[in-house]
Formats: sequence, C-alpha cells, structure tokens
Amino acid sequence: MFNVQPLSKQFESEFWSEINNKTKPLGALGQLETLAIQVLNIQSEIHGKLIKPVQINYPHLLVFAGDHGIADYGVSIAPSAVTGQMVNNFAANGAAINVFSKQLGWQLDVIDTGILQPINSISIRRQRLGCGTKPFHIEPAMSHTIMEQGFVFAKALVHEKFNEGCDLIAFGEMGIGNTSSASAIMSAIMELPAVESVGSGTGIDQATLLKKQQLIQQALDHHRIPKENVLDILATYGGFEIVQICGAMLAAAERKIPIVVDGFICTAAAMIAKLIDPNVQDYFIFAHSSGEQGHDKMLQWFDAKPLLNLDMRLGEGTGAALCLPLIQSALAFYNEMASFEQANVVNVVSDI
Ligand SMILES: O=C(O)c1ccc[n+]([C@@H]2O[C@H](COP(=O)([O-])O)[C@@H](O)[C@H]2O)c1
Ligand SMILES: Cc1cc2nc[nH]c2cc1C
Repeated sequence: MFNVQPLSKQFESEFWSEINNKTKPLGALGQLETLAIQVLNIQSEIHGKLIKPVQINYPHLLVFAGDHGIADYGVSIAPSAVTGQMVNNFAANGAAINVFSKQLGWQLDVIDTGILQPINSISIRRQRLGCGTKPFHIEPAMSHTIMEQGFVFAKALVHEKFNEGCDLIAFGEMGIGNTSSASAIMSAIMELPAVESVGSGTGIDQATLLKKQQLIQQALDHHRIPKENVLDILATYGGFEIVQICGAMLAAAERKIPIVVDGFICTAAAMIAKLIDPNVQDYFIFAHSSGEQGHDKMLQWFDAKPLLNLDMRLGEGTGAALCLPLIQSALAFYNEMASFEQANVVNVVSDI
C-alpha cells in the first residue's frame, strides 16, 4: 500500500561544502546544519539541485483526534468526554496548538478519526473509523479492515495537502487514553515490560500508574503478538488517530514531504511506520523529547536526537509546531550567510 523511496542524497556533498564554507567554525551551527542538510536532500529529490532561496512555503499541521475504549478502565486523569471537549476547543481556536499555529504560521486542520460522539462543525474534518476503539486489554482495539480504512483516509488527506502545495507536514493528536496505546505499541515492538513503557500521561498519581502498568501488561500477555507482526500490533493496541497518523506519515514520505514528529504518541505511530517501510525515517525530523517516561527510549530506537527538550507532554502537535522557526533558521543560514571568500574572512579550517 505504501512505497517510500529512500533519499538519493545526490547533492549532499555539495550542500556540505557550501555549509562548511560559511563564515563560522566547522560544525558550529550544530544540529541546525544536519537539519538543513536533511531538508535540502528532501527538496532536491523534487526540484533537482537547488537554487536559493530554499524555503518552507506551506507548512501544514494535522491534529487527529480519537477515543479509546481503555480510557474507561482508570488509566487517565480525564474521562473520554474530554477528547470531544478539546476538539470543540480546537474548533474555537482556544487550544495551545491553535495559538502556536497562528503565531508561527502553520496551516492547521483537525480530524475526527472516531471520537465518542461526532461534532457538528465545519472546522472539523470527519474521517471516522468508529465511536472509540475497543478496550485492548480485552479484545483488539479494531479490525484490520478498519485499520486499512484509516490508511485510505490518511493517504487521501495527505495527497490533498500535497496538491495544495504542502512542503512541510507535522502531526498532532488528541485522545484520552492514547498514552496507554502508545506504551503497548512500544512494549510490543521493543519487547519491553509495561513498567518500562508506561508513564503518567496526563498526570496520574502513583497508584493509578501502577494500575495502568498492570492493565497494559495484562494486554501484552493476553495478545502476545510477535514484534514482526507490526500490523497486528497496530490494529490490536492502536487508536484510530494513531493509525491515521501512521498512514499519513507514510503517505507524506511517499510524496517526499519532510515530517516533523511530535511526542510520545506520534513517535509510537512513527515506529509502526518505520517497520512498514524503513525508508520513511529519511523524512522524519524529531521535534522534542517529551516529558512522558519512555519517549527517550523510543527516540533511541530510532537513533534520533530531537531538536528540543522543554519538558513538554501536552501532545496536540505542540512540540512539532515549535520547530518551524528552527527549520526556517536552518534554511535561512544556508540561503543568506556569507562564505569566507565573500566576507574576506580567513577560512580557519582550510588556511591553517
Ligand atoms: O505528546 C506527548 O508526549 C504526550 C504525553 C502525555 C500526554 N499527552 C496527551 O495526553 C492525552 C493522553 O494522556 P492519557 O493520560 O489520557 O493517556 C492525549 O490527548 C495526548 O495528546 C501527550
Ligand atoms: C485538558 C487536556 C488537553 C489536552 N491536549 C492534549 N491532551 C490533553 C489532555 C487534557 C486533559
């Protein structure tokens, strides 16, 4: 269903020599340099060798919301109703992601992938796969047919964004109970006990954390899915929003759009995407290290170093949103900084 091309990196050495000739000590812009190279490599796949300015013209952030059957079993501080209430808040521009998107220039879309009760608002896109998933410690969260429908929805949405000119994409999520799904996915893939993958989510107390760990361990023991059976892992533990984020990541990489990966839940979707097609990682920009325990281990699984560490654990795509100015700075220094020759500065690397 997905076919992601790896980056050819055809012009990478030319991009590096240009960056290394700019008026700075070698490597002194740190991760901004590797970020610039990654985006240049991706954009040159589409446009060939790049003429300046290289820019992000149309960044889109898609927030996928869905409800979770397991949320009825005491794993979160909030009831499932809060998912729909927050979706209304997104529609009214009142959430953190609305504020950051407006401030930073993201085009924001909110997608109902299956909250308990649909919301009648033209600002919410309907790609519903049901009225919440099944409680996954008892039975699979969804069938394969429903999961595949989620991939179809996600692919169509990303193609639409691509046709509108989207040249950077980020995903966010909203779903009470979805850290339970993400932890189960992490444990199944990394073969870790629940105590290592389960954290406090929205901020549960110690007793609730213990209960959440037990419930997820019970689910892992009940289903016992081999780590190779990645689609079974997704259908069994996933949320509707996680499925659609996973499909959207693969579809964006197929279209050679750089993807900003948000926190714990989005990274779980990214793990599945990578196991479906390993080439997808070429397109991932890891935004931040979430405050959710387990996220740093997920990032290690990708051998990834995120751009930010702000102890954020909100979701909604907020960590990803904050990276847009960093990506723009990476391209701005590439476009505009003078070379040693242009600025008459001795090249400390080649002249000493
Ligand atoms: O993105 C993260 O790293 C993150 C970490 C913890 C919680 N969240 C958000 O909190 C909600 C899930 O938390 P919980 O406790 O209900 O599983 C969901 O709406 C997520 O967006 C998000
Ligand atoms: C209020 C609230 C807002 C959120 N945004 C993302 N997850 C959330 C969870 C809660 C509880």
